[in-house]
Amino acid sequence: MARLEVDSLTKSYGSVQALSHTSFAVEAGEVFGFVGSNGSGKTTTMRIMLGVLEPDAGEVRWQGRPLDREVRRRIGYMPEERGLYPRMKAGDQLVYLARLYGLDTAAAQQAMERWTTRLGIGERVGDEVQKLSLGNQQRVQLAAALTHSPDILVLDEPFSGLDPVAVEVMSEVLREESARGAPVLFSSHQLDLVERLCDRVGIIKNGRMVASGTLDELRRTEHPQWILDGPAGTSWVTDIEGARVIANEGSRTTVEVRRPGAEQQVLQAALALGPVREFAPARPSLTDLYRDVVSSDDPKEGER
Ligand SMILES: Nc1ncnc2c1ncn2[C@@H]1O[C@H](COP(=O)(O)OP(=O)(O)OP(=O)(O)O)[C@@H](O)[C@H]1O
Repeated sequence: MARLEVDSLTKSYGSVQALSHTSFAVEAGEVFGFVGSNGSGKTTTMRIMLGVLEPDAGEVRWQGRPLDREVRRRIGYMPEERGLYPRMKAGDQLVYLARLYGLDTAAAQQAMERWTTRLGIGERVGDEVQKLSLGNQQRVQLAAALTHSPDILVLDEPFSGLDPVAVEVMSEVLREESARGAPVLFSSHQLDLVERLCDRVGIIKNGRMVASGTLDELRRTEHPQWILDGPAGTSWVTDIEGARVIANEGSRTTVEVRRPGAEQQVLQAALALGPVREFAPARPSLTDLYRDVVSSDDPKEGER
């Protein structure tokens, strides 16, 4: 089956436990957002996928088989430390890298032209990489990950430092690559972008995958929240069992419901005091979910 599986990866650097039984899977044709605080283990996971690092335990599989050199050659990788030669012209560099991946000169040239045009840097291929802006260097780096039409894409913070137009282009390209059938895995701290772009999200904390799934699946693991626009303040909620105020601003109150039916009591209590202008379930954003998961002392260890 065409899926990229990370199975119970464990890795220490000396006394630092970077990964601890980290598991998740990215299906072919899916965009997967890999999020977590600084130092939570994202880059370590990706480096293990690429074979740059050896895990202490666990493995990564593609189509059910452990990744070997051949499969790794079919990965398009954008490393966090951008690995371009500063004095080489962008176009020459892309052709050179594509040839390392096995394309002949004509195909490499064609792929370079196609991707630099697509990524909006067609005019800059004659410039030395060091003379490009950081954002344009990043576009070159993405082009380098794409020229050999990879089967799998693994991108370490591809969006950091990009302007809004470049973010849009990069997002479209990732969507197109997944539609072509590649699993696309990328890390990012831009949670609004991850929410918009990804089919599924994995949240890693201290080297453990603490939540993964579609946004709706992640929301289902939470206690439902309701927003009510009615009485001012929060004192009218305090006596309702299974209802807890988590935010209040003037007449707008967000209530977390820990007992089914408690939301109806919240509504009745509000109506008893006056008009209710709005009463609706809240849909927490990825930022809200992330905050809850990452600040929780009780990670759902090993959850997939
Ligand atoms: N070469 C190394 N030697 C020692 N410790 C390391 C090394 N590389 C990473 N670490 C440690 O391993 C842990 C995981 O780091 P990693 O770079 O994988 O995190 P990350 O999630 O990619 O972080 P960021 O979001 O900041 O890029 C951190 O505690 C980090 O300090």
